[in-house]
Amino acid sequence: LFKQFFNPLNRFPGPRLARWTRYYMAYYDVFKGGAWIEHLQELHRLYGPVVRVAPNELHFGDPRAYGDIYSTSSKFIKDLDMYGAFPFPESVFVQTDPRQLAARKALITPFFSKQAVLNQIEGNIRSTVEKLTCQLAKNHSPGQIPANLNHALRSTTFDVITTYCFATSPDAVSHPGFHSEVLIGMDTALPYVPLAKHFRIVKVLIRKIPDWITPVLSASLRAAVKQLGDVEAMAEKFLANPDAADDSHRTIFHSLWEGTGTGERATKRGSHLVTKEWLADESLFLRFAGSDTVSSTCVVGCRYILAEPTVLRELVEELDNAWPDKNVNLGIEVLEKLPYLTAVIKESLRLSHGVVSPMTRIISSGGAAIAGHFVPEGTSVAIANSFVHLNTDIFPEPGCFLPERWLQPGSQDLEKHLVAFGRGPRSCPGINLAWCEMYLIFGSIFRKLNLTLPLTFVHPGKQRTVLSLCTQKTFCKLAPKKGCNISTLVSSGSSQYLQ
Ligand code: HEM
Repeated sequence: LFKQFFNPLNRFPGPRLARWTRYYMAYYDVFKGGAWIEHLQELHRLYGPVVRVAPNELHFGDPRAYGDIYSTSSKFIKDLDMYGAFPFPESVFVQTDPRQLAARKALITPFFSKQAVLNQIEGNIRSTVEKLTCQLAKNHSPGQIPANLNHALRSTTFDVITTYCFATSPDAVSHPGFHSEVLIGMDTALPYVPLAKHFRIVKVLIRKIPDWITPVLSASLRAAVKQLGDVEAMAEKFLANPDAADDSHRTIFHSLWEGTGTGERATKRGSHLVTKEWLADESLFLRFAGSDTVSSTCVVGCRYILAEPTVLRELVEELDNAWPDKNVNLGIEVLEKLPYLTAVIKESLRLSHGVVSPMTRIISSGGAAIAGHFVPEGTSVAIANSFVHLNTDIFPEPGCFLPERWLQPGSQDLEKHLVAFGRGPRSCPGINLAWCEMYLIFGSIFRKLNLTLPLTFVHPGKQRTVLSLCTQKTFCKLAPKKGCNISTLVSSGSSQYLQ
């Protein structure tokens, strides 16, 4: 109590209850269906550019804070009050020890370099996207069962990441209705993350469900538990014989194993450092990080494109001209040069935000100035991506999908405000893979399928936007909610429409 009275954060405004307990935030995260990020907007309206949102946490609304918190030279570590909620504690994502982090990131980043993506995975992305477009055209015409766009795209990105990282994939994209067991498992598991953020026992229970309980769980919970079992089995199998795979089946496990060792192939040193727990946690995280993010960006983009006839027309025209015969593959190097397609992807990233929850960092020793305010060491600080992406001074008419804003003279200056991949030492190492997937997905869908809208379609700009760390949108909460009418895609021969 004494400490609270003399807490240096008392000079920052905010709701009274939030000064005393994180359960203020928990109420919005858990009991108000993940409405915390929306509530943050309200708090900034009431209290100004800096709000004390928890006993030890400040949230900034001024975009200048972004460069201060997530700068390249930043020594701020991730706040475990938030990141400790994720059930993969050994993964690079949750690392806070700077040496450990640098070592692990150095092993993971080359696996997703531009060269690696172009040489080793472009073909796989192309064939998976091909399966997607064929499935939509063949199995989801009017009169047949409509396909859920969210599931369709997530199946695609899930297959891509698992094939690349683990040389094995569930072929979710070929699953009837795109509703495979693995997606059901992910959808079931993600709502537990905000719960675990505020009630740690939940995280412990998630990873330690005894085998005897499994049979009495619901089918969707069993699917979630099975995911955990699958990654552990994969890690165990690899460690039993790390040299078994030939070079055409190299996985992220090989990169971690060889990189940690000293020789060309696995060494004894590697075997000490590479544990089953690390491999399993890294796999679990990469499966989420590599699939949900890309698909959410594409879903959000598709919704806006289809709601804006001029955008759709311009995009299709550019693709038709650049890709005269849609049955012949178009190289990624050609797609990358298409200005309108590139602008459409940037606008999709802007309106899907990447990670929607505030990415909290702990101020290092000596304190720091954030957006002109001195913040004492040990304080947790953040500015959510949406506060940059929806800032009216940077992006006029922020709620409108305007690819043209990326094509104006001087628009290069805007690039620094596109923060969907984060910034600084903890930014996204999967950016090259993500861009390659987005070019091929947007390019193929709008070149090969003819999407039209049903009468019931609601313009995304007119919908209540839900942003938060909750349900299946841990990474990109702007994607439509389950069952939302505009996430459903129906196709008919050469013509497809959203239901
Ligand atoms: C449109 C797609 C994507 C977006 C917008 C995105 C965004 C982000 C953001 C904002 C972070 C920082 C998270 C934080 O600090 O809390 C992050 C981290 C990360 N992302 Fe991505 N991501 C995307 C795709 C991918 C893909 C395809 C991969 C590949 C597997 C990937 C792998 C990672 C990893 C390993 C980290 C952890 C980095 C660290 O903790 O230092 N991401 N991503």
